[in-house]
Amino acid sequence: MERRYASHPNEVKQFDTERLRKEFHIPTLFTANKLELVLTHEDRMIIGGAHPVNEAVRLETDLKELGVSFFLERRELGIINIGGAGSVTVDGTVYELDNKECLFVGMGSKEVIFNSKDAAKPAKFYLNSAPAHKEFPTAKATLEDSESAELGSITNSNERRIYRFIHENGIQSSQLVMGLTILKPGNMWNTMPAHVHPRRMEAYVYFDLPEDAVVVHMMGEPTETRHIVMRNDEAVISPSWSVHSGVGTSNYAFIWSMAGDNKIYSDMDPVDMKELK
Ligand SMILES: O=C[C@H](O)[C@@H](O)CC(=O)C(=O)O
Ligand SMILES: [Zn+2]
Repeated sequence: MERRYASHPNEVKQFDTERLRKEFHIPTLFTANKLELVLTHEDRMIIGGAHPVNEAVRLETDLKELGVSFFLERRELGIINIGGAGSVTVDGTVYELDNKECLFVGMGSKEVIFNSKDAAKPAKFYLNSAPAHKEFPTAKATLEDSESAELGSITNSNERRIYRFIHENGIQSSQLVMGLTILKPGNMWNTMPAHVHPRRMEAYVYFDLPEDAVVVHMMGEPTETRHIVMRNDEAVISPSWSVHSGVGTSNYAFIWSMAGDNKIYSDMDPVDMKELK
């Protein structure tokens, strides 16, 4: 598991492109038959991917990094499949997970195994794990079961549908909040007007992008924005003090996930558009 440290805005505004990417950009989530994990010290979120192709992949890591005897002893896990159909087996119970379906795995679960249904169309399980203090039941949600809403408008090039899976009024967790947003064709902007939420960090993974498309992701304090160029299936860490917004060269989808002091999805401090620099 790769370790990333937490950051201070006064330091980050000095970073060049290479350093910004080294600290915040996660280029590799899906490697055949492997588990990829990045532990950020921003709220101790783990961001990763399991990509079983012709072999099962297990949720395991160097436990010294977590100081426990099994991965989810003091943690919970959110999973969204962004590839072909697959399954997640939690302590012997099999949960089928199709594209854009979500599984929350509660604290205390001992064995988590990822499988694909068809090696020609392998699953891509995007993973977010946050520390937990209380056990909540493992639960699955589909796009249809989730709380969803239309956001944006065609005149702002940001018509999109948001699906909230794990949050205050959805699947219950200790602190993990997770869902996804799908932009309609011809719409390129997400999360503008931008916001911050000093009460929790956030991670985005951009997916369903054509191979030659990019998303120009914006981060930084509202008056010190920087950009990170993102390609398909790449993630980015947003510290609590940073905006997180982007514009693509085509439409796309993205998963957002947060960990911190509350699970209230709408707890955001909007940035005054006149202040953005
Ligand atoms: O704090 C919440 C997050 O930044 C995202 O949910 C924003 C988002 O999905 C969107 O604008 O489409
Ligand atoms: Zn946010």
